[in-house]
Amino acid sequence: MELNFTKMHGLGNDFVVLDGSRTPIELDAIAARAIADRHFGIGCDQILIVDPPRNANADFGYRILNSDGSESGQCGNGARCFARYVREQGLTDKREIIVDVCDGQMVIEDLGGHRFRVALGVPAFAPAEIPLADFEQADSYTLDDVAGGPVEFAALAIGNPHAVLRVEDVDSAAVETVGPSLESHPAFPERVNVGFLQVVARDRVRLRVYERGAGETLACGSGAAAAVVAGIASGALDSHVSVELPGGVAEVDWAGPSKPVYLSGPAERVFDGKLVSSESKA
Ligand SMILES: N[C@H](CCC[C@H](N)C(=O)O)C(=O)O
Repeated sequence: MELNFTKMHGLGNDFVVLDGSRTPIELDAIAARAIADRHFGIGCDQILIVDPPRNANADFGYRILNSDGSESGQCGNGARCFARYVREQGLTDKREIIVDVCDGQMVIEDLGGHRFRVALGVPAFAPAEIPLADFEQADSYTLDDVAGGPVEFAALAIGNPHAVLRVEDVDSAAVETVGPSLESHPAFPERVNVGFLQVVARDRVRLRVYERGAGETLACGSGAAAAVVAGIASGALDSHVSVELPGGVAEVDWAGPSKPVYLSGPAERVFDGKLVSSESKA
């Protein structure tokens, strides 16, 4: 398989970007894992695929594959890189693009200076939409059978599922134990992204995210949005928040229930390449 690709990142959350806008690209989980492998392949947290639009009002479709080969319905850092990619590949000259994603559409605006603002859609809190099994909708949930002891978390979806735990200090948070245990807990039938949120001020937080299908990443855009939404919903945060992630700072804005959440930040292009083999190491 020969594939041209572009390597990009958003705050250190890194991607292999493929253009399937004119010639369809089909990747199964084995091929995705091979591409994402940091020793036997190119290496990345996620693979982003540019597809043709599914709706007449959209400019593109967007698919996301995690490094474990699983597909996700959203990638916020990836959306910013997606927008820079399609403009620099000459696929569009629009400064605002509409993109079909799994469960709807998102709008990505070029802010200039390789910064972009993504409208990630309206957060969903109903357990059935997350999905979260065996719970009635609540402001927070508790599970007792998680590694490291009982945990309390908020849960929501922004095209992908998120659990958000409040911690005193992200540097000492039990990300390595609680992260994988909650990510694959049976209460989350489609697994879940796990955010560890430290509130510094009403407009500033620190966050680490153990991502579904990728492990801890240097940044998670939808995780930043989910953490801020959970913080605002709990009364701890104002409507504009700076999110300090290990890879850098993202900005999140949310005006409240039934409103879309916005994620702003950089998109960096690192190199272009040609993939000439994808032997899977399965
Ligand atoms: N691991 C996520 C997809 C990537 C999200 C993240 N990289 C972002 O920037 O939002 C999931 O399976 O839902």
